[in-house]
Amino acid sequence: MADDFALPADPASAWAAAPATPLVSEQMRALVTQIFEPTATATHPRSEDRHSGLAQQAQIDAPPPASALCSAAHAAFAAALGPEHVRTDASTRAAHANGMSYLDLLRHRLPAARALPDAVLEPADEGQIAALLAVAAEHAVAVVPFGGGTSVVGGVTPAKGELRAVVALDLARLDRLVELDEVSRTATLQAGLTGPAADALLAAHGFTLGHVPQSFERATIGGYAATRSAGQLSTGWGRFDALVERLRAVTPAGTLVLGRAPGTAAGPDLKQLLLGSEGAFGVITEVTVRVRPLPQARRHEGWRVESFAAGAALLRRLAQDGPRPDLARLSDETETAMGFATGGEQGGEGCLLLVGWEGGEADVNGRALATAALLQAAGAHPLGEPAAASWRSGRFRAPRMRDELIDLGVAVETLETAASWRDLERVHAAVGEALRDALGEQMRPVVACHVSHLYAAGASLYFSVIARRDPADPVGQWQRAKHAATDAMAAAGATITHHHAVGADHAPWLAAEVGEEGVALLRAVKAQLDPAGIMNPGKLLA
Ligand SMILES: Cc1cc2nc3c(=O)[nH]c(=O)nc-3n(C[C@H](O)[C@H](O)[C@H](O)COP(=O)(O)OP(=O)(O)OC[C@H]3O[C@@H](n4cnc5c(N)ncnc54)[C@H](O)[C@@H]3O)c2cc1C
Repeated sequence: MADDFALPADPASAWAAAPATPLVSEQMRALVTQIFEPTATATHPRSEDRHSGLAQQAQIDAPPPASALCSAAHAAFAAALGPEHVRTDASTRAAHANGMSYLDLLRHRLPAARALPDAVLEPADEGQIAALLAVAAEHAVAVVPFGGGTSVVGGVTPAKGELRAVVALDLARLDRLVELDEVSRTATLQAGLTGPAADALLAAHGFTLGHVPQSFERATIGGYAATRSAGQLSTGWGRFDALVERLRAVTPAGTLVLGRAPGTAAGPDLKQLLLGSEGAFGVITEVTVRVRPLPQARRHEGWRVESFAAGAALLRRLAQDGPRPDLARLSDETETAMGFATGGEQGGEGCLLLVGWEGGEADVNGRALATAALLQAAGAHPLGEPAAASWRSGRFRAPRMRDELIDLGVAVETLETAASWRDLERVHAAVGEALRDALGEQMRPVVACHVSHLYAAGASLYFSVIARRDPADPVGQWQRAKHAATDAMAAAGATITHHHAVGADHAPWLAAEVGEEGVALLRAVKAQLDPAGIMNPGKLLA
């Protein structure tokens, strides 16, 4: 069953191509206009770039600032990589200027607010990466590792801090399956492979990684590792960091090879220092991950439960006592009513619960039957496979829909956290309230939420926010809302991020998460691995 991890057949859902017809239906457009009565419209016409139909036009209208890379650094990079792999043309620089948060999408529409890297470097191997890091340190050039560029926390923003210039390090040429160990069921994948490319290489041998974040089509193996990504099957198959057995990273201080055996007592697990390091310590070049045989069977089902609290209690039971689902997703009352999970196809009362299993035939059937019995006994109402099918078919469309909604004049963004089962509902309420208060009633904010990753001790909460956009200060409007939401998470004892990572946007809250001593420890690691401070300044550590 390899097809699930291939690009969706619907070309409109692929970020690489403009949709032939708008993804936001006429009906939804009318609803958005009716609810939000937007006064702002697109600040600038859009055209395609490598991200998602963003405003390259902005770059065409306003000539980009000249590259600040000095000729000596340019020549040294060219000697290390070959001149054709040191790109300073405007469109390549523009395509590496931002990630994909709402503010990034807005900045694509506001030419003056957009910073470009001074060059884009395209290394092919570890030797070239080591060489270019040495050149960067010598010439005081900041280096931003760039995978798929899908960061939603400012992780790939080309900031140079105190340095003279900044380059994006595009890892797309590191695109090989280095080794598949079928006996141990591990695969060594290079960092620049995208999700679909990695899964296609594995599927040829009957295996899958099965890591499917919503950004699957573009995000890369290195990006997954550097951000501790979580995919849609993470409840059963494990988040990306939990799948990693070994990794290699080139840092300015040298190359690290971490992880020798599936279990060890040889001191603290240093792999964990690179997982989630967000390019601030070095460049992850290769990751050895656990893989699975392609699933023989897949079953995804929808259920309706009476409330978010009732659904959360059921998910807790499944997570703690089993049978554990591979996919679990519970929409709150607002998300259910708006039909967010199913692209507007399945609205309704109560809360939508999706559960799914993938693997061997007997295992899938056994867990599905046992779960159905448990849910039915608890009063849940079966909706069958169609509810889950409409979620599956629409799950990669959201990125492009955001562009279209922004054009309609609304603010639209997502944010996420995780908390213990005991605190989950309190955090759900506190973050929702913080967002609604910060945006203000006059902006008619709609805050919807779902649970999508289960642990024995708790679960993640993923919030979607839509509001009327403030035409006078759209950036400040969202920054205030995001600030309030992150403060609420920290105050409620939840994490500041479950899987989007820290980047630049969450860095001011890192001390609230790990304490001042924890931040000092990370700074010491950075000083050891990156003494000149060239690696992704301002990300992870403010
Ligand atoms: C629409 C949308 C949906 C998303 N859904 C999910 C989801 O379901 N689950 C999830 O976990 N995330 C999700 N994200 C967030 C994002 O896709 C993840 O953080 C992803 O792991 C980033 O991968 P990337 O290759 O795009 O990394 P990039 O965006 O290129 O980089 C992210 C960070 O990692 C660093 N980095 C990248 N590659 C390397 C490397 N080889 N070595 C060192 N540092 C590196 C960068 O410098 C940056 O700090 C979503 C994003 C969008 C836009």
